[in-house]
Amino acid sequence: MKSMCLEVKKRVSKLRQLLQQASYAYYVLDNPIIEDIIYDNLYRELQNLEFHYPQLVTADSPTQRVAEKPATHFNSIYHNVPLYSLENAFNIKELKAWEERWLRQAPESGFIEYICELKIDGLALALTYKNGILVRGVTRGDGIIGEDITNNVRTIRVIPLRLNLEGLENLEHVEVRGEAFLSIDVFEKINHEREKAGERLFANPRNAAAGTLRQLNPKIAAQRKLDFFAYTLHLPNINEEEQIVSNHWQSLELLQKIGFKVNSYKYLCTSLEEVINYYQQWDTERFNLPYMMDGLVVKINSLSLQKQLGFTQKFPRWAIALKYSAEQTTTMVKNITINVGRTGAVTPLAEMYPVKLAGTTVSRATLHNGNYISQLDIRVGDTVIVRKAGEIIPEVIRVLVELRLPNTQPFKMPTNCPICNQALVKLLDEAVTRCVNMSCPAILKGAIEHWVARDSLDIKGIGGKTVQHLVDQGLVTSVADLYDLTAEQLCKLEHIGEKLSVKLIDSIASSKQKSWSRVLYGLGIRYIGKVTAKRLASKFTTVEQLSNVNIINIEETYGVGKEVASSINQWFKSSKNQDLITRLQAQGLKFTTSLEAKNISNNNQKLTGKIFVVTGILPTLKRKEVKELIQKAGGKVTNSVSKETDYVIVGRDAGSKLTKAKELGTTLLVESQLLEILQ
Ligand SMILES: NC(=O)c1ccc[n+]([C@@H]2O[C@H](COP(=O)([O-])OP(=O)(O)OC[C@H]3O[C@@H](n4cnc5c(N)ncnc54)[C@H](O)[C@@H]3O)[C@@H](O)[C@H]2O)c1
Ligand SMILES: [Zn+2]
Repeated sequence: MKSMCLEVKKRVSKLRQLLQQASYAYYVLDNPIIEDIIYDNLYRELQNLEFHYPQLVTADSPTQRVAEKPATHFNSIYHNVPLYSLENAFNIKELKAWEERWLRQAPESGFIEYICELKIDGLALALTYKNGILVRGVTRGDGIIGEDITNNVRTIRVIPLRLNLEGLENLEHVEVRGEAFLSIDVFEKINHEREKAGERLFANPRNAAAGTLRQLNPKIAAQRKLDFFAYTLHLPNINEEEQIVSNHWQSLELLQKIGFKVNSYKYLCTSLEEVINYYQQWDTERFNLPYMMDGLVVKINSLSLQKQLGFTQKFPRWAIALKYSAEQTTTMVKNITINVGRTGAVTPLAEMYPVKLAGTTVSRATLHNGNYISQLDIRVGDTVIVRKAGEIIPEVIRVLVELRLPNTQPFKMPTNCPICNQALVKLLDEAVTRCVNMSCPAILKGAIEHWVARDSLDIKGIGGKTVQHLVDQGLVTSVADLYDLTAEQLCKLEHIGEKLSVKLIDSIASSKQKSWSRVLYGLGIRYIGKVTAKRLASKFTTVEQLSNVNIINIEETYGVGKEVASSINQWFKSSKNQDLITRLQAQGLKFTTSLEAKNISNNNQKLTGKIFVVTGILPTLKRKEVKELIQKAGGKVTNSVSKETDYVIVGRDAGSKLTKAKELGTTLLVESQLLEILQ
């Protein structure tokens, strides 16, 4: 047995406490206090700790039982056959491990067939039929004892009160298990009505279904259109059950024949590969279903193999719930650090224990700003929920205060810049704290890294390390200093030999050929991204034009909003920035658009005869603006994608048009590519 520190013991007891509370709220009150995926995560953590420290396992641990004991207002009923839970797999690796595990137990099983079913997010019911008549409907309860909700079950229209046993009269006793659920539509309607009546809202369709079934008044249950899919058939009085059904697929067919609704997306697979394909297919398609599903249930088809494998204390060994990876997870904050960006913005970051999140491993998450931290009261040592949506950097969205250890302290944002030690500033209308010391090494480094980056002046060979050395040694205090550097100076820096230093000087010099729009982007003026820089540079062909222009004129440029306009205005007001421009001009950098680089508004006819479709939300251009741009250049914009379409311009949340374009193999462009073509 491993020796165990007090920390582990405390953690286990905290986890158990929270899981018990959550489980009670979920099963008994139908009013969950944490998200399912967070529950699953913490449950896994507890399971893991108990595995490594078996002396900590207690009989009442949530890992040791199927569910909470049911509430008391219905009669308790012992199940004829226990209702087990399902083991979870959260990814393909875990699915494969499951297959290996059961194969070890039944190595000679030969040809394998799996049945995949959708894991509908509802609640399990056990139905008993005697001589074809529904006599009992019971909730799963804790798996051994459930609640008798027969009266409510009778109100579910898709559950037959009498089975169709024609030719099957020997099936005197039939036990059916399946999932009762509410469609998303009905769920929303119920919540809408509850809201109007000032009642508590249900957290999700599952909880609404559970709440409905455990209503004492069957009339109310009847009003709510509960639905039901059957998935298991037991024939307790038939000794040779296999003679009627020998595999799960046949059970499902028989269930259908005797009058049940069986989900039509059941799927027979002859290898794990096929299961994996089916799983991946549903990863996106599941959102089109009218009801919620949170994974697949994979079952071994052969009933005799099922029998051979049997059950653990909680699960059948022959089935597994294969769930979809979530965009949220839990982890612990090791430290809170502060990053100073090139705009001086100070961003607190949570350094966390690495966790898998939406397919990648993350160990840092943004905490946005000081207000955010104090609102959520995020502390070092806390267990937190992190979320990653799309491509956004992960963020901490909540603290599980219940798991907090004593002696933690609220986090205090520093009052001084951690890099240059000057006092930080918080402007009234901003949540962000900033270092406003323009010679702060952090800001300077950021500014130089941005200047040399590929999309800016593209100075090859100067990376983060070199920039760091240049700033630390005081060789560079502004981007203009780069152009005064000599090979001798560079040579003296760590990692840079004679050859490399000559090369670097060359690449610095050749950056003088880069266009005005790149220079403008490279200056790193707030809100000026690549696309905006291009647009501005083509409208204002000299820096003088841009710096003298008033806000309204800037705003007339496509896709340039108020924020950009006032940011430009501010920037050019600073005499320090004016000096920088004078110096860079003297050094030979381009601050005008050359004649060859014609601008967008030049009415070139590059797109003559080309047919475009635009779909989704573009980063800067409005629909009308893209259309105008394309038409000015001789192109045509139509509404639907066909074989005639030459290009589809794709933005965020693009839908069916994008799908169609992919099918047809039409060339896809994003906004910046279109603008590039037009330049
Ligand atoms: N949010 C919370 O606080 C909280 C608390 C406790 C439990 N939970 C959730 O409940 C889950 C544990 O509940 P569980 O024990 O019911 O396990 P489960 O939901 O992971 O899997 C078992 C259940 O799947 C259902 N199911 C759906 N389709 C099925 C099919 N085709 N074949 C067989 N079964 C099918 C059945 O109802 C069955 O009982 C956890 O994973 C967690 O997400 C959440
Ligand atoms: Zn600073």
